[in-house]
Amino acid sequence: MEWALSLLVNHPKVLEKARAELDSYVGQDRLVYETDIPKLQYLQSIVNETLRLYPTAPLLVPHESSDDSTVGGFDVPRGTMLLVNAWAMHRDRAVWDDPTTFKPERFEGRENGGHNFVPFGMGRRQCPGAGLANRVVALALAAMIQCFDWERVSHCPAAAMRMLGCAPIDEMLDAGICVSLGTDGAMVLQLIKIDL
Ligand code: HEM
Repeated sequence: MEWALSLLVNHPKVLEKARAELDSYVGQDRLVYETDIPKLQYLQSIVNETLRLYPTAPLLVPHESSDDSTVGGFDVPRGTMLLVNAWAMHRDRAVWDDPTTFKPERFEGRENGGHNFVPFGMGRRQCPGAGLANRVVALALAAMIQCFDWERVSHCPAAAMRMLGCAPIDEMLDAGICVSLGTDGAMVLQLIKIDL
């Protein structure tokens, strides 16, 4: 959700297109429902493209081979710890055109990215919560796009945050999101200006 919002505020045209899709399928007289989600293809492409660029588990979770095997010419003995580098697969130039660019359109017309798109893993041990996760993320994102005007703040009021006892994490500033750790250790997300 954080990365999706960060990408949207940094790509206002994509945000505009997502809002236009919501306006056309849902309108402005009611809140978006879960039943609307399958119709909102562009929104789903945004969720997929966010998971491609910023997979929640970049190396998935470690697996262990249950038998001796050969993978891509390498002998892998039984009991080897195996890590799948989803991050690298999602940014492979041989597979993705202009891989570091946020382009939800690349997912249009295809359910998923095939074997090179594995944010939830693959096969028997793939994430059983993928359906739920996709629906919840898409619905929450849709409601936030529908209900608020989001825009990037170019400067985080770091001084004000320091006065409040917060220490800003500078590298997040470029992403358009100010994250700080409160005195109690809780993460305070100082997301973006909201115009009601
Ligand atoms: C965006 C949200 C989520 C992402 C990106 C995600 C990603 C993953 C990944 C990468 C794995 C490891 C797959 C593998 O072994 O290669 C996994 C496993 C798992 N996930 Fe998720 N997940 C998400 C949400 C959820 C939700 C909402 C649930 C439950 C309601 C869930 C339940 C599980 C369980 C139980 C496993 C272990 C499956 C097994 O080892 O057999 N996940 N998830």
